[in-house]
Amino acid sequence: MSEDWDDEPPSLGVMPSFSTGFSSNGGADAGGGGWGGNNSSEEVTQKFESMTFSAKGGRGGFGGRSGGDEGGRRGGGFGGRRGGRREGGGGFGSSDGEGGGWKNGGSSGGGGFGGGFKKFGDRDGDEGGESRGFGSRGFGGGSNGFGRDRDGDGDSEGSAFGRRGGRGGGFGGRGGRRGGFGGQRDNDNGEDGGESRGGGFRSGGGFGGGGFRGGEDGESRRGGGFGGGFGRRGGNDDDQDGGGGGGFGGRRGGGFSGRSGGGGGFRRGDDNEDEGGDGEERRGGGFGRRGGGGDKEESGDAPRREVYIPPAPADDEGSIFETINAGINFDRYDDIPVDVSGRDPPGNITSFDECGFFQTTSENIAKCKYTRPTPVQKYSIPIIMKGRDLMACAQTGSGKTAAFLLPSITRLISENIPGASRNDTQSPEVLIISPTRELTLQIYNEARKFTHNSIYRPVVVYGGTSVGHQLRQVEGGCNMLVCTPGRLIDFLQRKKVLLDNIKIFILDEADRMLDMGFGPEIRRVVQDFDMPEKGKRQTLMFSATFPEEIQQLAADFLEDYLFLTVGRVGGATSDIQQKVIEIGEYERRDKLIEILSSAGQERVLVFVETKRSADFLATSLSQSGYPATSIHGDRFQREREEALRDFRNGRAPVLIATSVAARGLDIPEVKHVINYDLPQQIDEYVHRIGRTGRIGNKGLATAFFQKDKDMALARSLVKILTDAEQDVPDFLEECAESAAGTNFGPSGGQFASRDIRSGGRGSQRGGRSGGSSWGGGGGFSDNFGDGGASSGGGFTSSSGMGGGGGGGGGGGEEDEEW
Ligand SMILES: Nc1ncnc2c1ncn2[C@@H]1O[C@H](COP(=O)(O)OP(=O)(O)OP(=O)(O)O)[C@@H](O)[C@H]1O
Repeated sequence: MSEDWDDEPPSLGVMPSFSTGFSSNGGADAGGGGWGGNNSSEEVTQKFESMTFSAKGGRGGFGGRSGGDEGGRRGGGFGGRRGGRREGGGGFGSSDGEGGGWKNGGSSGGGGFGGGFKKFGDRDGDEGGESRGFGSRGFGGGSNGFGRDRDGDGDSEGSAFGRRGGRGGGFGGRGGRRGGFGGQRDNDNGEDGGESRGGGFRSGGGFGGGGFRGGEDGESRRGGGFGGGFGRRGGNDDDQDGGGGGGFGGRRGGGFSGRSGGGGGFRRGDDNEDEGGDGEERRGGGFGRRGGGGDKEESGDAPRREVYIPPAPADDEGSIFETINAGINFDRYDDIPVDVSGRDPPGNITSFDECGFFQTTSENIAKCKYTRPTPVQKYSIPIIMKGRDLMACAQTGSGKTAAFLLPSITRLISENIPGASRNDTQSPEVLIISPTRELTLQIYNEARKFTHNSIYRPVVVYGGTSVGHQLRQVEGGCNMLVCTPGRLIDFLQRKKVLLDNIKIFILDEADRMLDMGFGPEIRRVVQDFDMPEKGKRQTLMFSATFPEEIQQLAADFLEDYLFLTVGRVGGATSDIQQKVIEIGEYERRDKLIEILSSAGQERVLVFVETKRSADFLATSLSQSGYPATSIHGDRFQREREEALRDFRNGRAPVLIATSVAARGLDIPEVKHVINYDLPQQIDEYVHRIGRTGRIGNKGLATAFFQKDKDMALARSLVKILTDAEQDVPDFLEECAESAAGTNFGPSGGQFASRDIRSGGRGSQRGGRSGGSSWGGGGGFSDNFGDGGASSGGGFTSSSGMGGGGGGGGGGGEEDEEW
């Protein structure tokens, strides 16, 4: 393998079926190439007309693009990846399998050693598209896969070659905790095993990290071996993003080629910025590119890159203090059961006046028009002001951001912390990390509200934007750094930001931040950059969902913490009316149009699985007279922010999104959330629908349920609906019943209903309805899945704790690229 391949693309050749051309893609929307190529030869010409092996041409890499069906799921090639930026991955040799390539092929396909491989499995592959193969979900991907363990002993660790969801994971099953093939725990990097949980071929990254050989040091945890992942790295990115990293050569680890830094490998390591991590700065090269230096390198194959300097935030008070007005059900918040567990919790407050806030803070709260605290604020504020560590779970849209910002700022004031001054290096007191760029930006804007007229300066840094610009912002002075992990690590490595002065460390969407996608990165931030250890800093974690497995991980970062639950952990708010419609794949567009035509100018947020279908649907709706835009990980950051702006201001009242927009975003007047494609995990569903029905406003959520692909979600959907006092349609009950005792039941512990330190199930919270017939009493789910034999897929932790196998990437292959 030559490092020069970037520059000297191998010649192309179109081969019949199954193999099309050696190489990669032409960039933007052109298909990727691929050794394994395309099985839809009539499309080959179009797809491969402008390829170069990798670097220059674009993203491809070894291969595979999609065969060209809408989702781009078929076909495949050696490397998949985004062939065309949006397509599904290829597959090692996928034939007609809907699996993907090694890497999650951009949006849909998902990687996989091969959709083809799945054929070896004993399953018929009817879920191919979702499950991906070697890449996104494990060697055999998802529930298909090379030997997937079909007969239900999924509980067992390390079973099949690639089964998804299980703990074992075999070759890398997603969700797998150990995984076969050298799961990290068993290899020479054993001591890191704990973090890498995802064994198999790799936790984050597929073939690599933890995989074959595991990394040898902290840095290579994810890389190592065969690569930072045959496929995507971290999987992370919730963003979900295409996951950078990795590739045959791995981004961080050694591997086939990539060396520690740069990306390298089959697939570039770009993009994942958020979420992903080091993202764009580390684009790796092509097949054998050495990566080398890594971080800032945006080596040859970075076709779609632009230097984006985000607009300066508005400075007038009207804009700064813009917020969603509390809705008519705001008062009902007081009826929601609250529980605090842990040693010696302080009492709650009932009004902001009792908080002991300083005058500027109180004035800022008044400017936000907050009249009284929400339940999560009533309990969190005194806990945080007392200096305690906290893990807090409260429903979407219930004011968690202010719950951690207000007391944090108050701590700064009360400890007489000086305002930061200009300096090349900054040592902030507060560090807030969140999984997506847009959410990070939003938290920053909230921080601007509450620090307004104070001496404290919040700064935001996130991927997809000009590094130089953000460095200048940091240098201007930084008390509170709000960031995505990748860009943070970049700044830490440059020593522009030091963590030795951190007093408060906050993870928003903490369950996402600690899963396999981001977990290693967060651990690195905490361990490798002189952050005061737990006990000497205050650590706060917030989310609406908190699977037990993640709680276990979280405990590593917390000292004598309190666990706060408001409502059911992982539950949906009853302010959202939820409908589930049984529908066929090809009826969905008409149904969507029908819904949109009665929605008028109301804002409707539509979730789809793949980046490609997001663009496709947005274009097609716009052409049909419904102005729509899209947001997903393959769009430039400028485009992503523009899309959100257009959606917010109503220029495009329909936003088609992948899961990148699932968490945290607080957009006024979103009346309706439609799951055009349902996610594979129920936590993801809860976050998605939580974009509506915020802060006491009513919302509507409609799910398009396709029996042929969504059965795995049936039981947990029933549970969520029941707990939120929603009607459960008969067909869904039936699906749930028929899923009982199969691999499609949720695995135990996915829905935490309690503080894992407490003994009983369901804790003291009583919850609302005591659980459905599926779930048993109080506990949201412990019961629910416990018995089930299987852990089948779909219900693994919200983001693929186990990291995906071969390429999949832990964090979550569930949507576009995980
Ligand atoms: N006490 C309050 N009174 C009125 N509005 C509030 C109050 N606290 C927060 N809000 C508003 O409620 C909205 C939702 O808050 P926030 O985004 O923090 O919710 P969240 O719980 O973090 O949601 P998610 O789980 O989706 O991230 C915001 O627009 C915020 O300004």
